[in-house]
Amino acid sequence: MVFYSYGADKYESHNESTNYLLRLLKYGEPTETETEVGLPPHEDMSFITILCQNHVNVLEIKTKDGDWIGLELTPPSSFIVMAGDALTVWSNDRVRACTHRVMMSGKATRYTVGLFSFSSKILHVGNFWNR
Ligand SMILES: O=C(O)CCC(=O)C(=O)O
Ligand SMILES: [Fe+2]
Repeated sequence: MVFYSYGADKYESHNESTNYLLRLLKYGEPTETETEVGLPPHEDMSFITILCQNHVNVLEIKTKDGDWIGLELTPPSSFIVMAGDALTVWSNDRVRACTHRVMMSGKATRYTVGLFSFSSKILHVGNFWNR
């Protein structure tokens, strides 16, 4: 989709060089003495990150203005697709990596499945300078 929106019609090298990391994360409910920060603010190093969470909707995204907004996903099991650092570099800063954090609250355990894609080779994308 990203390559298509750039008008690039050849991106086989991306498909051939993409590796994936699948990670299952568990955040327990914070105890009275623990901070609510489940995962501090960061951008992923990936090209693209896809997240799927349980009903504990506590992922927050930082806006351009520096405000934090909570993602109220309906249904919560929707997929969250975020740009990572590698896509920012590839797109020459046009697609910004999403700064996000997990702020735990309430009395429930959060589970997230994250699929992180990485490019392991040089990425040749043809025929979009001609458009
Ligand atoms: O648990 C989440 O929703 C966020 C996971 C995350 O940001 C990460 O693993 O990089
Ligand atoms: Fe992340």
